[in-house]
Amino acid sequence: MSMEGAAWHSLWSTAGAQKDNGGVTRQTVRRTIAFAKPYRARLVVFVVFSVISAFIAVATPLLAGQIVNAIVARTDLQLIIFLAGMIALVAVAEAGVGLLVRWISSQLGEDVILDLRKSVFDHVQRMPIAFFTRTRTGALVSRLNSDVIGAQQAFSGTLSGIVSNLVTLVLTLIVMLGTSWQVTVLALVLLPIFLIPARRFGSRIASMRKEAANLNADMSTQMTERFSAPGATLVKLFGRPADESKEFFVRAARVRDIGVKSTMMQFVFVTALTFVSALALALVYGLGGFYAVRGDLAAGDVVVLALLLTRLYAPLTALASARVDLMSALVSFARVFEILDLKPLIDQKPEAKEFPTGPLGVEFDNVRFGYPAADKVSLASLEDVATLDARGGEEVLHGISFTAKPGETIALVGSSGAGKSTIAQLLARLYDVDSGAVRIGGLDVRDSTFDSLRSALSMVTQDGHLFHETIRSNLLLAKPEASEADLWSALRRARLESLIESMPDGLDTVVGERGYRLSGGERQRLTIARLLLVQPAVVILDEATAALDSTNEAAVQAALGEALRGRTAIVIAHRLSTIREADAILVLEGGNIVERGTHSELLAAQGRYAELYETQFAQADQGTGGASGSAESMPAAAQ
Ligand SMILES: Nc1ncnc2c1ncn2[C@@H]1O[C@H](COP(=O)(O)OP(=O)(O)OP(=O)(O)O)[C@@H](O)[C@H]1O
Repeated sequence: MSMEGAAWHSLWSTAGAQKDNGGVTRQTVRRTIAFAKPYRARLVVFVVFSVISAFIAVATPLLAGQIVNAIVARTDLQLIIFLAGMIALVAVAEAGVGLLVRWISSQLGEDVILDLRKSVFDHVQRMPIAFFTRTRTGALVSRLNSDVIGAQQAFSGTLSGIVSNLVTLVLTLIVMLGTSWQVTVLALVLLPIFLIPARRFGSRIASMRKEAANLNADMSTQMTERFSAPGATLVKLFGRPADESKEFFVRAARVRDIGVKSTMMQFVFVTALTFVSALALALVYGLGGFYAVRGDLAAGDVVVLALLLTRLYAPLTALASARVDLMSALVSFARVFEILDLKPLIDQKPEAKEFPTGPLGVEFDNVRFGYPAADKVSLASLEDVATLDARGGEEVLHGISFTAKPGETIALVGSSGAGKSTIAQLLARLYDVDSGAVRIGGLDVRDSTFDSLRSALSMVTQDGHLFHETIRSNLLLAKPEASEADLWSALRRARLESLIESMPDGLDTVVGERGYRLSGGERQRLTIARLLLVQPAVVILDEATAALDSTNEAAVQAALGEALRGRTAIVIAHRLSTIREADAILVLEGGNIVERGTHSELLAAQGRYAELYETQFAQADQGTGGASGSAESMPAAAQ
């Protein structure tokens, strides 16, 4: 197998399923080169200084040879002092140029990393929600970290190494051959003894590093999933911590083994290099000495050859593994490109428009929709599977049509899986419809700008996700320009003012991941405050199914009253009070609207709604005499 073949083999054996979608192709190489284009000028400066550095490197042995010749001839003391001074000067120049080359190459590498990070981050942000529901967070984070760093290596490490080593090697060989081709050729005879295992070692080490990188990615996935508050709760309630530990330990232990093995291999490699170059040195001194005694070679030339030889093996070794290094870097590039190539399914059209101002109605016009299959939205390597599932895409909404006039409230009820949340997600354009249209204020959401959609529509979800940041920054997310007075006004209307005031840090209190330090009701009120800051014309509300204590319940109801007032609302309803007050109730079953009307109309119709009411709700209603009490609830997700 050729060296390139060996490198590929070792990479593929660990990269596994990468072959289909993350493989290094000619296209990857071309794109990587295109990626380097903005840095062309700096690359040229870098190559120029690398060449200068290589020239300086051969100057010292040559000057040392001259000194030895002068000493042997016992002639000119001044010349010896001059040459020694030159050697000192060359040393200064070598250090200076060396620093400069390092500086240029590290700047180049860091700039590449910055560019790549920014483009990957921006691109991932544009991905549709379907992508995030499928991707393993840890795998994605590791792609942003380790692969981007791997790609950087291509520039700062591998590329600079190849250029300067190649120049040094060629120059050193030219000077050596010019000094004595016989001694040089003989010294090089030993080379294969060293280079053959060097190639093997290089690719083996690269493949072990790759395996370690994959294991590290797995560990970070496991940690991000298990160490989040909900993940940790799940492990405590249902999981087996011992099994989790074992799984983690097996991977960590393998990383340790790889660490020890690759360090040892590197050490053996360096020892072998030192040994072979020591043998070659013996040859140079022996054969060079022989020629010198015979008068065919000056004593100084023997010194030149010996000194140059010590500078020959290091670049040779580096070049022996350069291809493997380059391949690893290209694999990293390929993995980064793989993410950049994912098309954001939901994008803003160039001619996108803004929604009209003022109250807005909502219209679903014969909407059909199926969730996209995995292979449309994700990458196998990010889901931890070999190939993506092409199945799916079955229709879950079969021609949904309804209208909510500006200011109206529409309640969605129906069995679990009937399609209520799907309707909410289509309205928020988290997915695009397959056919038909979703319109807000008469404008198709697909023709609107993202900014305008964000200010026209807000969603209050059941779990009210909050970032692990201060209450203030969680609120400002909705309206960055909001004043202090705006924030407090929203909090007052969301019935949170006194709670936040009583906290020692007030608005600067940090709420834990998913807002875990707040109660369910408080969390939901904070998301309502967020909504009140945006003042959207349209509200989507997923009512909490969980029963809250009466104080919390009353506060949430009051906050919701504020949130819905004067706005068009689509509510996935669980409370009878909401359902009663809705302008229309849509009863969904299996992706169809099977009934529509008001509470009394639907009860009179004695259909599916009446059935849901009887089985799920009548008892609760009896308790309150049918009044719209705040604690009564009707599970919209009736089984
Ligand atoms: N991300 C998804 N990918 C694929 N299918 C999905 C996805 N989310 C929901 N579905 C499917 O779409 C159908 C409608 O689900 P939806 O969540 O809209 O129901 P729902 O009425 O809101 O139910 P619930 O009251 O239980 O939340 C179900 O068959 C469900 O399995």
